[in-house]
Amino acid sequence: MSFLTAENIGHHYFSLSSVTTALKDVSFSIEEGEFISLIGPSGCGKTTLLSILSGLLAPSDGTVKIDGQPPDLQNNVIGYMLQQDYLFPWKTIEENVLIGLKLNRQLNDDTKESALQFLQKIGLKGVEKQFPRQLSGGMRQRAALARTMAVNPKLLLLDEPFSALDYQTKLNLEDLVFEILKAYKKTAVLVTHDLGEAISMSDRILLFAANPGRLHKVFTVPDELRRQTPFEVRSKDAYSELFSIIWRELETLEESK
Ligand SMILES: Nc1ncnc2c1ncn2[C@@H]1O[C@H](COP(=O)(O)OP(=O)(O)OP(=O)(O)O)[C@@H](O)[C@H]1O
Repeated sequence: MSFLTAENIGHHYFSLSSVTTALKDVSFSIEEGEFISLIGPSGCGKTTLLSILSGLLAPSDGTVKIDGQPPDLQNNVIGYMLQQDYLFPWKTIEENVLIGLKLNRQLNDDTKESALQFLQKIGLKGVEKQFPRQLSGGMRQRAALARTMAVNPKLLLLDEPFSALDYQTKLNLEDLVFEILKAYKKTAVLVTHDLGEAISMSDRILLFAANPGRLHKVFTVPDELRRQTPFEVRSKDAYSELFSIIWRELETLEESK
């Protein structure tokens, strides 16, 4: 059985005067350790789907199973990383990183030690006692990664985590997150508007269409690209070829919106 299965997912948003079908009949599965990107035109339901996968939003139709269970953000199987780092400004970086462990009553000498070692591994040694406002945007996102990883989730849901960063920081952080997730054998689902980011980080790309939001096509990234870091991938011919193919599909979807 796959690590994650989504079967016939549908979702409607209701208001007094209208109904929006954000997702219709979406089915897919993800294997353990896979990196999947969700892309598609604005309004095709990517964020809605991520909320459903996290368990924060119950779908109107269909079922999701993660590691054999319905999704539940409370059970530590799932970690969430967002565009904004949502670090508590009044807490130090160390306190921010340990907060998930504390809330889950898992904070002990061992978990603290490994969380602090992780900070060192991702280049944040020496800032443990500083506050978020003293760090750059890229450093704050690293701290957010450390906080997410501290509770050792099996699945990471990444909602445009690099989109607020300058280009160079973004490329560096893509490489870092990619290497960390591979080293720790995590499964990941990334929502992004950046096609280059999707191709360079993913094993597969799920392309969604809008009105109603639905799964349009699935692209498998060639093996030769998957053995390299996102930065290296961006200079390969196979990357450019896949970029052109998906770009044309995206243009068609934008035109038919
Ligand atoms: N809380 C809500 N209430 C009503 N409609 C909503 C709500 N959230 C999203 N929608 C609608 O559902 C559809 C899908 O929205 P969603 O944000 O999931 O798409 P998206 O692909 O993530 O968009 P974007 O790329 O612009 O972030 C859109 O038509 C949106 O307007």
